[in-house]
Amino acid sequence: MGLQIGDPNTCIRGCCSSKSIPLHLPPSAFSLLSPIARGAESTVYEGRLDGKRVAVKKPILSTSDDLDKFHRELQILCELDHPGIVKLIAVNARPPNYLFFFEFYEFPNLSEKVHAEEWNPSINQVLMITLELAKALQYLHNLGIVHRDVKPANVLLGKDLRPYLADFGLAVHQKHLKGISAENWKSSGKPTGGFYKKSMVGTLIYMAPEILRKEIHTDLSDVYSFGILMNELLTGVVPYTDLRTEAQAHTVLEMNYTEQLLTAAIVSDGLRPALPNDESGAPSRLLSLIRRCWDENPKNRPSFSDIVVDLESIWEDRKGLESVTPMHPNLCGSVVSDASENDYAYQEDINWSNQGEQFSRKASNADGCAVNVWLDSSSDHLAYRPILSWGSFSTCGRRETMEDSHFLLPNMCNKEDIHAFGIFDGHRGAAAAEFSAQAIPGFLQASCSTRSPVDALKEAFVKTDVEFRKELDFFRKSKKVKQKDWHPGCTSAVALIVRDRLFVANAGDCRTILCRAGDPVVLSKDHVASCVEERERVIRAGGQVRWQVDTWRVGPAALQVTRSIGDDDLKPAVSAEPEITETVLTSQDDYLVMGSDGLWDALSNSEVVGIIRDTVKEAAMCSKRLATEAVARGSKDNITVFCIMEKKATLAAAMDWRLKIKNETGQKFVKSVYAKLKEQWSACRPDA
Ligand SMILES: Nc1ncnc2c1ncn2[C@@H]1O[C@H](COP(=O)(O)OP(=O)(O)OP(=O)(O)O)[C@@H](O)[C@H]1O
Ligand SMILES: [Mn+2]
Ligand SMILES: [Mn+2]
Repeated sequence: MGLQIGDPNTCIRGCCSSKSIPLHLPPSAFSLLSPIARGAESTVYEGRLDGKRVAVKKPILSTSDDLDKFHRELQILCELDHPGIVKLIAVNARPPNYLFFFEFYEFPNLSEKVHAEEWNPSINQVLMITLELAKALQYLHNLGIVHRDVKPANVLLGKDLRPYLADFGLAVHQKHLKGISAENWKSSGKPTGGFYKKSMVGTLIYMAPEILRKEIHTDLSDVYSFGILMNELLTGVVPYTDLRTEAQAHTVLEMNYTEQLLTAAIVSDGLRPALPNDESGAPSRLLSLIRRCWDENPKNRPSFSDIVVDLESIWEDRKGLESVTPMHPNLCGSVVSDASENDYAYQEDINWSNQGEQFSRKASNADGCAVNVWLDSSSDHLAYRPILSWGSFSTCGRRETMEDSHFLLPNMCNKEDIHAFGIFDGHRGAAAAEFSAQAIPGFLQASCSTRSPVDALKEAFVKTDVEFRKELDFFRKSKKVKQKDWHPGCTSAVALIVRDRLFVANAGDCRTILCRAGDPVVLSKDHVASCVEERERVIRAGGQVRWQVDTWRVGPAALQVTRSIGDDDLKPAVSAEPEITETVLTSQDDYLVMGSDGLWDALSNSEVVGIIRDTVKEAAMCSKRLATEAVARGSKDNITVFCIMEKKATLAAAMDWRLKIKNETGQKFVKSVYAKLKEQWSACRPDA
């Protein structure tokens, strides 16, 4: 049949065109079969096109930035024609299905080949693969294009083990990079690939020091990544680990502070992966080439033209030499299994939620709630009584694991005017967050008859911290936790509402804001080492604070937060004691937003208020909208959001929407939300 090239053969915007590659296809021309790989930015399927087996890359297009990116990737792919670069066969560059069709490459990608199949290439095979790749990159650079994501996972293999450079999702013309400054670096597409999929492993380890310092990516930054790749192929070792398989590297690097330390070491201390040892038989000229490629100073790195010349001459030297020497004699057998047994026991089988619950049960006395000093003390029955609805949303976001936890405790102790809400953002594992989300509400309920709200909150944080660390220690001694230097922690924010009084207790970098008369009022301080007061407090308490890479960090663990539950290697400097604000609520107050730092990384206080202004004021919907928006704006963390809304505010807004929205579907939608809101209100206070 053959594929028809349309006239005009352009994308829907008209910015991409090609003489040889059809840019739109009739739906009958192709079909998608099963997915082969799910990346951060796309899903790759096996498919059929015009009767031929193909790989179909379907980019995730959720924002208009993503669409721009699609067109940029397409423009570049249309320009390329080289035997060392994956072959684009056709494209569907029109809505609703934006699809790239590539030649299908049977073999696993180079990363899987080395780490999953544990393939030991011979020196000659290493030379062949790196030479072909270098030629492809030389071609690319001659066109003025930088790839920006050179790594083994982006190298596909043909039947004869020929390498094909793939994934132009981050490639750009160098001339366009000139305008990118550190400010918009974030949105200009930092290497994402493995970033999310395999945490930082896929990419951080290939990033040149200048990129880690957030400077502009040049062709010489590709050379750096290529140097790391060459060494990885030679040693069979995932960079910066002494291990062979990627799954293990993932564990080594998955904890935030290790990433930070690694970044610091690469940037400031010139740390690089270990070169192969003497027994490997790697030619010394090859090792010296690798060293030059990953030189700290980009100016000392060779260009790909130099690299091609070098590799060809090393290849010439070796002509006639046998190529059967196994590459990693020292990495077989017991070394591997020992390491994997000893080092990977982070996620122990302990159920930390259960542990927290047990603790909270121990703390509570059965009739504790009968008398309630909190309500009695505010005996002013004329006081303002807000009527609240609440909703939450929490997402793993672009991370692989979820370390946030939370609790919602409305009508606490069966009192309709007392509500408590808490967010816990775990780091170095989820254990502390899971424990605290159970322990703290239990503790609060147990203390409402005996302590003031402020004392109860303070004690809840401090006691939960002590108890958590005790448990961890206990498990460590009983050998249930094998990892001696595992120090999980979490930041936490708890809002306690007692009639018209709002108490916000905060330790760490979760944040709570109140929308008062349309403007955000911040009710908590971010406890991070970049805050001078906190830094000084940590130092006074005997902790160490150092500037590392891009910000101030505490202790050898390089923690950015200065208060937390857990983190027992940093106690007492990283304290669990919360700062507590007390606010008297008035009819001016519309809603409260609480969020883990994943929300606030991407949205400012006033942006949050702005987004809620444009959202139907249903608490769960607003929470979801905020989290989704934060992900779309590049937050790469777990995100938990609570919205706690006052009836009048939501009512007024819903009315407003009903008046504004004229079309039928819109009316229907707002009506259903209105009904839902009414139901919530009557559930939370039948008399109101
Ligand atoms: N033409 C192809 N033939 C066979 N497999 C392919 C092909 N293209 C891609 N793949 C598989 O899909 C994976 C992801 O492809 P690619 O890197 O292009 O997508 P991505 O979404 O940009 O991924 P990443 O998360 O690494 O950025 C590859 O590592 C490879 O395993
Ligand atoms: Mn990729
Ligand atoms: Mn990619």
